[in-house]
Amino acid sequence: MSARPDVVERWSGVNAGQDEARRLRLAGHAGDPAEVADADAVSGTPLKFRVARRAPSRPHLQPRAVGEAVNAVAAAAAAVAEVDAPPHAATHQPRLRVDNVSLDYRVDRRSIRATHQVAFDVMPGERFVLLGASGCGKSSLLKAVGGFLPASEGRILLDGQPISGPGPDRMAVFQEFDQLPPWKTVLDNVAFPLTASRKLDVAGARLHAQDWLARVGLAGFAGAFPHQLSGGMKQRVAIARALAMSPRMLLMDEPFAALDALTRRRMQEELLALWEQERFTLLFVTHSIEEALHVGHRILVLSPHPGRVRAEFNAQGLDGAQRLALGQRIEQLLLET
Ligand SMILES: Nc1ncnc2c1ncn2[C@@H]1O[C@H](COP(=O)(O)OP(=O)(O)OP(=O)(O)O)[C@@H](O)[C@H]1O
Repeated sequence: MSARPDVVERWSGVNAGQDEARRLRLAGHAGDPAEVADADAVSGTPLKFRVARRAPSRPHLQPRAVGEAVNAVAAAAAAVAEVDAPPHAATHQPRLRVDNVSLDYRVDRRSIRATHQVAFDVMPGERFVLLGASGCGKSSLLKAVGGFLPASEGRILLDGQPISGPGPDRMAVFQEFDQLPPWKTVLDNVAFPLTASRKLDVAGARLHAQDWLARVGLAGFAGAFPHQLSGGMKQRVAIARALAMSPRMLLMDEPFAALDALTRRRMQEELLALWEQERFTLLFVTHSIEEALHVGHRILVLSPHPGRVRAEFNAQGLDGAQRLALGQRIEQLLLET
């Protein structure tokens, strides 16, 4: 059985009803006309959220959240630009399923619970954000998905298969600037995983790496060493190194948190531009609400230590006012607990 968050909320823009109905159909739901109509009815309003207490498992696939529907922003405009739907519209199977996962650390014969019965799905091509206060277990979840931390309860499935350890199908980018081996040139840093995983031979890997360096704007730095780069440039190398592997999932743990505000914003834009080209599946950890809203299609809010699912939001298709309101709602949620 999956986790049962105390509160599950779903927000969406004016076209949310159709999205909801489509998601229900794609999720293999029976397609009860009453339920679809219920979902479509939501689309007539500028912005609504629905609250469910003790929602059943897989809350975001539930057809009818129990409880009230509340207008959140009276002034929200009717027209919301059609957004790029992630390619998951074409498939049922989640790329990643985190099913009721609890994570524990053993310290001095004591067990420290990092997350408690967390459940969520990430669809192929989706940008999914884990958001929560410091210590709520975001990084632990990422480590578990990366195969570095076994679940003490629940399952983690990648394309339907339980993960059994780290693999080149999940590449990670961390916050720390020292994630690049300093003795390797920028080119070798990007090429190394390609040869180590036997995806390409040395010549092929170097060509592919050079191509990826060009895509992140570092074509002229192939021969440089990491210590000769700025923080933002190092993160670009780390992103190139990860995406060059065409991973099934890109895992990012606060990748821009150590950058200045301007560079951080630029890097977010660059990441989104790369996503437009590649449509990779992204699991992104942050404690910044603004960043979560900017980067995520969906945002999972975790409660403080040990992390449980607090709420899940669809952040697609929101206009400025709606985005602001959602940010305020998330902030309120994070402060509540
Ligand atoms: N290696 C470890 N050994 C013991 N406990 C750990 C270890 N790593 C994390 N923890 C504990 O697990 C809990 C979750 O930590 P985690 O780093 O996953 O949280 P987080 O949400 O990513 O925090 P932050 O935003 O500050 O990075 C915390 O209580 C932390 O002390």
